[in-house]
Amino acid sequence: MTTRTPLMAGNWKMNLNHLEAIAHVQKLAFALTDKDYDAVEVAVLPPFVDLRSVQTLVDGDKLKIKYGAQDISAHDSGAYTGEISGPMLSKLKCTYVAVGHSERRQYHGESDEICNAKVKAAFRHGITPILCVGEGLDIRKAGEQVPYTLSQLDGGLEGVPADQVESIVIAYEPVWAIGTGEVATPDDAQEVCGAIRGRLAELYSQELADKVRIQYGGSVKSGNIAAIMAQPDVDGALIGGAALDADEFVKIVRFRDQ
Ligand SMILES: O=C[C@H](O)COP(=O)(O)O
Repeated sequence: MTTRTPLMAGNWKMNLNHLEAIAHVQKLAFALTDKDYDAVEVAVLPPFVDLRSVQTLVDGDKLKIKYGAQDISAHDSGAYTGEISGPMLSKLKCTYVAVGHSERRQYHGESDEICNAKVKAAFRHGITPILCVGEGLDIRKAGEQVPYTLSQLDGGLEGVPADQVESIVIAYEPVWAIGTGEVATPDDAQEVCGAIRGRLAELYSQELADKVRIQYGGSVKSGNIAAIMAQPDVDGALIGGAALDADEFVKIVRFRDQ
C-alpha cells in the first residue's frame, strides 16, 4: 500500500504584504517542530510579491516549510503584461503552484485549456502544480458534482505524461464551500476525492493513482479537519481563511491531535 504524506497548504490569496509574510512565516517556524514536519508536509502560497521574502527566510534559517505561488503564466517569457513565469518561480525555488483555483476560473476566465497549459508550464520548470477542481452550488444541487469535477480533471491533465502526473497534487474545492463557512461533509469530500482517484487510475494506472495526493479545500478549520482527514482518499487540505491565523494553521497541521 502506498503511504501518502499529507500536504497542508495555506493559500493566503490576496492577503499579507511582504513584511506581514515574514512575521507570519516566523510564527509558523517558531511553532512547528520536526515531529510536525515528519508527519505532514507544510506549505504556504503567498502573493507573488512576498515570495522573495519568504524564500530568504526559508533559505536563511533552513526551514522545512515549503512555499509556492498562487498562479503561473502558461508562457515562459515575453509580452504578457502582469504575468509571472515558470522560470521566475523556479528561480525563487518555489516547490508548488496553484493552478485553476476557482477564483482564477471565475474572475479571470481560466478555462480547462488554460489550466492545462499552466500545469504543463509548471512541470516544464520543475514546480509541482496543485490543480484545483470543484463544482459550484448549481452543479451540486443537480447532483452532478462528480462528472463535472472529473471533466475539469480530464481537461487539466490532457496530454500530461504519467511520470509528471504521479507527483501532481489535486485540490478538490467545492466552490460553495469556499470562504462561506459551509464545509462539505466528510462524506461529500470522500465521494469526489475517491472519484478523482478512480479517474486517475482509469487515465493512467492504479499504481499512479495511489501515489497522487488529493486535498480537500473549503472552510477547513481546526474543528473540522480531523473528520475530513479520516477519509481514505483525502491527503491534506488547501486552506484559505484559516491559514491567515498562524495558531489555527498549526492546529490544522496537527490534525491528529484535534
Ligand atoms: O484555496 C483555498 C480555498 O479556496 C479555501 O478557502 P477557505 O478555506 O477560506 O474556504
